[in-house]
Amino acid sequence: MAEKLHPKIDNGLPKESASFSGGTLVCACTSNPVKVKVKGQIAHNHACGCTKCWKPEGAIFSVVAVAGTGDVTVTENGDKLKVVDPAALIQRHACTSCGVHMHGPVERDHPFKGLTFLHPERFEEDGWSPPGFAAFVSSIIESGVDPSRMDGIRAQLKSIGLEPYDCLNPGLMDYIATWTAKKSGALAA
Ligand SMILES: N[C@@H](CCC(=O)N[C@@H](CS)C(=O)NCC(=O)O)C(=O)O
Ligand SMILES: [Zn+2]
Ligand SMILES: [Zn+2]
Repeated sequence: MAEKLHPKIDNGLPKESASFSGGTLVCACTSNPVKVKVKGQIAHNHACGCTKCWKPEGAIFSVVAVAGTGDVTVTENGDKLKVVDPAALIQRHACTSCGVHMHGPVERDHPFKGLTFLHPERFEEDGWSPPGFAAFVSSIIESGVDPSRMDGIRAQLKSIGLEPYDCLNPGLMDYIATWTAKKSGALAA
């Protein structure tokens, strides 16, 4: 039986539109929803299996992407937002009424500094770039998935076209290692 991974990937991946130029993320509140404007197309969209990323009800994975922090603005009801874990690298701002994570800037000295993590399924608009891989797949066990389901889940991800990784994909791991090597002097800055 197929596993319910996430509603945006279980029935075919969403289609990217070349004319998507950004949009508005909206939380799940029926009154006074939090709104966040994002300029331009998102990058590095992926399914994340970690326990910290927000997931819709019943989903095993989160769908999460990044935008430049300068392109992300809270436009409505920002007073409802609270940082989930101030000690975390990603400052996940969640709606205190409905629980949806609305934006997660990285401000610390880190390769991802200047990027904001967001959940594109909360866009009012279609056309955002679809997930391209699955990250932190083994971490779903930490949410209670029985290890015996892992082979099937990895096979299901592959059949959707999402290569399963247990940390990030090679492109992002190389990006992180390059930043670290430049900092240590192993590579010229
Ligand atoms: N196994 C851990 C992994 C958590 C983790 O490292 N998450 C990644 C992917 S979102 C990360 O970059 N976290 C940074 C943060 O949470 O601020 C869990 O599932 O809780
Ligand atoms: Zn809300
Ligand atoms: Zn995550």
